[in-house]
Amino acid sequence: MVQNNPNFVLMVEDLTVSFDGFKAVNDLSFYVEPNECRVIIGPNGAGKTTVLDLICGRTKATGGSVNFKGQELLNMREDQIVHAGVGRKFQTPSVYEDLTVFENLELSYPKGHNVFGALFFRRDDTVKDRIQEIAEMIFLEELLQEKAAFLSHGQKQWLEIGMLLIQDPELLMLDEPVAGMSVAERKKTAELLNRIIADRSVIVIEHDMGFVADIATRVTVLHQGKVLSEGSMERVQNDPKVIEVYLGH
Ligand SMILES: Nc1ncnc2c1ncn2[C@@H]1O[C@H](COP(=O)(O)OP(=O)(O)OP(=O)(O)O)[C@@H](O)[C@H]1O
Repeated sequence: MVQNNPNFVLMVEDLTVSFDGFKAVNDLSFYVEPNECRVIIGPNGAGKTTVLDLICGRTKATGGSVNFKGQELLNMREDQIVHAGVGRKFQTPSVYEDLTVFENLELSYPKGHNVFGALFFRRDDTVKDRIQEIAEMIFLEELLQEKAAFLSHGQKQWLEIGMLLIQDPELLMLDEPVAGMSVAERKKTAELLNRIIADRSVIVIEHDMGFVADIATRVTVLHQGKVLSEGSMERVQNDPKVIEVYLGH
């Protein structure tokens, strides 16, 4: 089914990847709207991480299309996809432990993509203001001068989200952002995600159903590389096909 709604930020159509004949993602289609938080759920091995790898160019697709604001991402390199406005956070935080929160954010601030942009980059007020704004959003405004090494696991995850946000992506993809977080940190992360979709779309892979209920605009259930069910949390939770896959194993 091909949909021609120009309002979609992301249109994934017939996406397929085959590893030695095994189709980890198999003719997958889904569509993401602006200001949407799409949560992808599904049993282990369903193909969730592979879908994000395909969208961000880390894994090359065997077939299909990933259209982001009119651009075909499958023909682009990973760095070009980032430049186009797609941010990706992996499961384990990768912040610079020896640098402060401020420095980590500063390092991620876009400096222009030519050599002059990098040469003439200065820590001016615009950058400082933006870092302050992001730090407030990710609950780290009191910790700007703290070395990242001293942050809790949850705070490191927020910092990494901040490092992506400072680049102002139109699509942000997060792989299990609350894994290993305390209940209080999960609540705050849900608050953060609900705030950031005011300006962009987010795709989240998640296993914690309580958290999914707190954040999802819509849920896509993957099974064996295909969409098993899609819709509101309530709808997919009550879908007999979903119940069968989750309880039948
Ligand atoms: N590079 C690869 N080479 C071969 N097989 C792969 C590769 N990447 C993923 N797979 C296989 O593709 C399938 C889907 O993997 P994927 O990691 O996307 O699942 P997932 O839904 O994210 O699972 P989990 O919830 O366990 O993280 C698995 O069977 C996995 O072993």
